[in-house]
Formats: sequence, structure tokens, C-alpha cells
Amino acid sequence: MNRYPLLHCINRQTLTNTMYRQISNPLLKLISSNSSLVRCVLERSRAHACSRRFCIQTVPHRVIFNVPVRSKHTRPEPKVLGRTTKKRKTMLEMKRNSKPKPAPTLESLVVPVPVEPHVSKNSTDIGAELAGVLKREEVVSVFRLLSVDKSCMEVAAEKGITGDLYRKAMLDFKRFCVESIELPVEMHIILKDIANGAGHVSDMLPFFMEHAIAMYPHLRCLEDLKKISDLSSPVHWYPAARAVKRRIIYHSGPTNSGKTYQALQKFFRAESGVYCGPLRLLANEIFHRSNREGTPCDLVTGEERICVDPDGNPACHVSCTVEMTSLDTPYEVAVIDEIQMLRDENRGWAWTRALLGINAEEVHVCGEGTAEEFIREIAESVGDTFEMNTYERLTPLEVMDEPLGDLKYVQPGDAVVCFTKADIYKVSQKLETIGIESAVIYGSLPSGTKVSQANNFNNPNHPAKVLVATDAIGMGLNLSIQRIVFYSLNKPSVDGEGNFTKSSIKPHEALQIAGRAGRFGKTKKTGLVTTLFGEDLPKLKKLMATSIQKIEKVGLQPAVNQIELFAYHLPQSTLSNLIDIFMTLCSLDHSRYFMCRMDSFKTLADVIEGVPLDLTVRYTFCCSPISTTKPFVIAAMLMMARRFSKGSPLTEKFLTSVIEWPLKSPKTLADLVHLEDVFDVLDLYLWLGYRFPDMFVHMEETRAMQGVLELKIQEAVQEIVRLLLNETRRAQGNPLIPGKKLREKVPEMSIKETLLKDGVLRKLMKTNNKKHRR
Ligand SMILES: Nc1ncnc2c1ncn2[C@@H]1O[C@H](COP(=O)(O)OP(=O)(O)OP(=O)(O)O)[C@@H](O)[C@H]1O
Ligand SMILES: [Mg+2]
Repeated sequence: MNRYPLLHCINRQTLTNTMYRQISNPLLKLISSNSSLVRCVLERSRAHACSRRFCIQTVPHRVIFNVPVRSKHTRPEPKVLGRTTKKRKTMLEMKRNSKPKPAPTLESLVVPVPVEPHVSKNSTDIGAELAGVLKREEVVSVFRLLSVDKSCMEVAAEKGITGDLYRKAMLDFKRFCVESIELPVEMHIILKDIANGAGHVSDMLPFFMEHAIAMYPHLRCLEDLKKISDLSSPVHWYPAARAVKRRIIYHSGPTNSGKTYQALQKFFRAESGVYCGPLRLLANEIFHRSNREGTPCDLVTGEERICVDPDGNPACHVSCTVEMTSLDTPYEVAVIDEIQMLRDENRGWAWTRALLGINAEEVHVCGEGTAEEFIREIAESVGDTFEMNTYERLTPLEVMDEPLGDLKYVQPGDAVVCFTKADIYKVSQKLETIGIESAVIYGSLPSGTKVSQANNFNNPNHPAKVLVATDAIGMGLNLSIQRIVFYSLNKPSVDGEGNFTKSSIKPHEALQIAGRAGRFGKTKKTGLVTTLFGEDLPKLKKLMATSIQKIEKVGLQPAVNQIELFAYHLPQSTLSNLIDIFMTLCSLDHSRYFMCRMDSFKTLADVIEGVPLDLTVRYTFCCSPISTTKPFVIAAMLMMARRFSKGSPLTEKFLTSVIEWPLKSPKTLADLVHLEDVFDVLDLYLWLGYRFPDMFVHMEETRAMQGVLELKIQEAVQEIVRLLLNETRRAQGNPLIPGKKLREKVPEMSIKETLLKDGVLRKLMKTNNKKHRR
């Protein structure tokens, strides 16, 4: 059974194309319980030209695929090998028909602690001596009555033992009594009395309750757990901010209206200030801008700290990513950018924390006006003042009446926006074949590569006049885009139940992306927006005309000390189980707040569950901002956690062996994707290194490696079409094209979303099937 090492527990979010390809690797094992998942996996894996044997085991996961419906208009049918349209429609129907799973109950989440029967016998069984030997049938007959006794049920219910919990506790108690060779004296006598008709079944109630509480320790501390997880009044969590009467100034307006610009004017002129941005890229930009403008400013992101003072004294100004905002330092001016991110289901908590907790006299919030009412009410409730500044777009933005129709009509200054990497590759390839050079930007590229691609596109002397990008351009990059062309309006995502779906972008996303066209100061003319395919244009117009819903609820997340207290009360629970229990028990003001999703956290918690780590360390590892769809990065994190748990410093030597440094320049797309993953591993090292400086001892060396790697990635992205072409050539056993551009038609088959180098993965996973238990 275990001939196949486990990659990691594949869950619904991680079922990407990469996964399918990997599970066809004989070294890996898929874990699933769902027959439709298994069927899909087999089909998809065969589609990836693999017909290896599979080893299938069950765990409770479920998956439903959403496959794009065939359009009767102009959009070409995406090619998926080995599957028919009919089959794909069936999959879509399966998704539509799937009912949302009800929220888990506490009973379904608590894991019972085993209560072992007494199997060793004392020299004298006093109970048997006093009351006589207890026969199995007698115990069973008592339990037949006890399990349906009304008074027993009522008393148990008062302690929270109801429904499934009652049934399971009763069964387990019966097993305990039947399997114990010797029972406690008093219990033995009472059982015997009841069996003889000299007592009532309810006499067993105290023993049952004791057993149930031993099995479910949360029952003993339910009230404490509820108090710990009371999140009903977040405004009171930040006494330092509450001690100041803050001036909240809301800069509201559409994209490209100068909101951030105006807020930054205050930041630059203040005695001290903090800028909280949504991305590392933006934090970096403001850091440089501030220093350029003569306001010394430090940089703080998860992976990078720069102190401008050569002696290491902190500057009075700091530019940071919003998660890194210090709530302990008082500032004159704080700028919280992209405030609408309060509603983000994953990261919203960071904006809520900054908004409620920042200790500044003036708090400038910039973004869509949708959070006005929420922030105004919060400000009034805590005694802060509130001012509203509304802006208009600095350049006009127009939705065109015509779609582009064909990529051959692209013009200099166009940005073709796609939502998958596969589409990015497809569009770049098509442009290349018609002789148009493009710059490429997508989310998993290192920030420096994004900036260099953006610079190429912005540079009038560079041949790349067209940009092909994902919505990664939605925030943070200054681009001279004249026209946005949506290649598609559908975006893949993971829904609330963890199913992989593809759905239409939201109006605010459409506006944010479209708003990149006609950036003030970068382009002269009106910004234009259209779609590639005619069928999408009415939808785009509708999206652009839809008014964005106001923000009613903002995100929250538990704090590490709350989870630590939970772990103290429930020592048998895994970290991911503790999170689930917390989410179920916590009390919220549901009219204003929601709990942010912690899927990624829980996936990482499950991956390192078997590694013996302190809870705080474990919690920190799980907060790592890595993509759970990248097995290579997850496997590297597991190796780091193991090494950490042994107390061995994570040295350059260790790191280079994990990533197989030095790495060659990529020849194929798979090589490039692998380099991007390696870059993320180095980022992870740096991120953890700032949290555990004593263990991650080679930060500078890691940064140097990142520099080298980034250059290789930058070069490779310039030649992405050659890499794409080589992908097919390698599969067909043909010689690869060396590093020079060729205008050759790339077969559709070669367009792959993501790939991994099997050899490296194999090495990383070598130790993965070893059992590590806490
Ligand atoms: N008064 C101004 N003088 C000179 N440049 C300006 C002025 N206002 C805005 N800009 C420039 O216009 C561009 C857009 O401004 P800004 O980034 O502040 O817009 P925004 O409303 O924050 O946009 P987004 O919603 O996309 O973040 C920037 O390059 C900015 O430097
Ligand atoms: Mg802005």
C-alpha cells in the first residue's frame, strides 16, 4: 500500500493541472474519497499522456470541476485532450447541482480522546468480591436502558452532550464497561445492582458524564473557549489607538483619480508617517519615492527590511505592506491604501487591523468609496473624526463599442488581460507568430521581473509595445497602457467549499483592471477598454456600468494567543482542527464583521502536523504567504520545518541542497515555472528568517541567490515563446531551440499551465513518507 510516497494531502484547492500531471508520476500518491474525483483524476491524467498505475485511498474530500461552456460565437474551443464536450458539460452540471455544504457543527469538529478500558487486573477485584461477578450480558442490558433514558439525556444535554456526541459517548462508555477486565469498585456495584433490579439506570449517569467529558475535553471548558473566542468588539482590542482622537480622512474616487497622490503629500510632509500598501511592489515604490522626495523612509515587508540610516536607526517614516503595520509605534500620519480590501475574504483582516489599530493622529484611507459608511460609523463609535475627500478620474475612460475581434488588430499601448497562465502563453504565442513582440506580466513572477517587464512596455524605444498580463497589473504597477483588451471575463477561483471554479469577474475587479488604461501622466489620450471577443463586450459594458455594492462587513482573523489558549484547553487537537473549532465557536458582530478564510493556513498546518514544533513556531510557519498550489514550495517548507524542529540552523548549504543550486537558465516553460517556484522558496526562507533570525542564518546569501535567479527569470520571460516551443520539442524528443527568438508556429498542445521538474520533486519528497509524529 505504501510503496507510493505521499505528495501531500491533495485537497480541493490544490487540484490543478500540475497535480494531475504529478499524480501520474509513480512516485506520488493521490488521496481521495470521492469516486467522481477519482474518475476525473484518472481521465485528466490520461489526458496528460500518462497511463500509470494509481494507488487510491480515502479521505473526506470532494471535487467538482467547472469547465467553460462552448460558446456558439467566436471564442475558440479550448483544447483539452482526451475529454469530450459532452463530458465537460456533465462536469459543469455536477457543479451546478452541488448543494453548498452546511457549516460544520462543533460536534462534527471535536476529535474524541480515546478512553482506554482497564485491561490489567489487581490481585483482588473488590467490586466482584462485594457484588458478584459482572457478566457481559448484564452490562449490555443495563446499557440498553441507559442509552434511551430520558433523564440521562436531559442531564447530558445541560452539559452540551447532545445528538451525535451523546450517541458516540454512550457507545464508547459501553465499550469501556464491556472491555474492562476490572471496573472501578463503585461503578461495578452500581451496575450489578441495576442488573439485579436493585437500582435505576440513572445511577450510572455520573459515570457516563465523567466518561463523556474525558472523551470530549472541550465540554469541561466550553465557557472558557467561548470567552477566548469572543470577537464581538474588535474596536476595543487596540487601547493605544483608542487613547488618541484620530482624524480619519477618506480619499474616495475611481481609479487614477489621484487619491494616493493626495494622501502621500501629507505623508511626505509629516514629522512621522507610515504607508500601508496592499503589495510589496507598492510598498517598495513609495519607499523609493519618499526617499527621492527627501523624506527618509524605511521599508518593511514580510521578506525585506531596509533601514535608510547607515547606523541602523529607524527613520521616522516607514513604507510597509499592510500585514506588517506596526500598531505600537505612534505616527503623525498614516496612509492605508486600497481600503476596499477590507472586504477581501482572505486578507481583509489586515486592513481591519490597520484601520482600527493604527496609532496615528491623521489616518488617510484611500480607495473606492464603498467603505465610507462603515468607516464613518466606526470613527463615530470610537470618538475619531471623519472627513471625506472625493475625486474624479484625471483622464477619461471609455468602453469601446467594438471588440478587438482578432489579436492581429492589437496596437502599441494595448494590454491584453487574461486570467490564466495558459491564456497568457496562448496570447503571447499568437502575437509572436504575427510578428508582435510583447511584455508579459503574471502573478507568480518575482516583483523585479514584473517591474522590468513593465519598464520594457513603458519604454518607447523598446520593441515590446504590447503587454500580455493577468490581473496582477490591477494594483501597484505604473503602466503606459492606452487600451485594455479583456481576453476573457472569467477568472478561476476556489469557492467557499474549496471547489475549483471559474466565474465571471466582479464589477469592482473589472473597474480596477480597466482603470489601468489612460493613466494620468503616463498616457495622453483617453483610456479605452474593450474585449477580444464580441460575445464578451455586452457583459463588460454591464460590469462597468454596475455600481459597486457598499461594504457592510469587514474581515477578522484570530490572534495567535487566542489559538494558543485553545491549544492549552484542547491539547489533543491538531492546529487545523483548533482553527475550525475556533471559527465555529467564536462570537462576532455579524452585521459588521466576517471571519476571513484560513484555507491556506490549514493546508500548511496539515502538511507540517507531524513535525514536532512549538505551537507559536507552528503557527508562524502556517502564516507563510506561499501558494498552496505549488507542491515544490510546500515540500520545501516541510523540509525547513523538519530541520527547524531538530534545532539545526537552516544554512545556505541546506537551502542549496533543497533547491539544487546552482540552477541552469531555463530552456523550456517547465524550467521557467520551476525557477519561479524556487524563487518562492527563497522568499519563504527570507520570510521565516525575519521571524526566526537565530535559525535562518544565511539571509544575505539567500538574497544574493534571489538576485541571480531573478536575472535568469527575467531573461527567460523575454523569450517565453521559445520556451513554449521547446516544451513540445522536448516532449517529442526533438532538439531544443537555443536562446534566440524564432517565429515558428507553436502547436496548441504545448500550452501548459504549470509544470514541475520531476527529478527535483522526487528528491524533495524522498523523506516525505517517513512518519513524523508529535
Ligand atoms: N496633482 C497631481 N499632480 C501630479 N501628478 C498627479 C497628481 N495627482 C495624481 N497624479 C499622478 O497620477 C497618477 C494616478 O494617481 P494616483 O496613483 O494617486 O491615483 P489613484 O486614484 O490612487 O489610482 P488607483 O485607484 O489606481 O490607485 C499617478 O502617477 C500620480 O502620480
Ligand atoms: Mg491609489
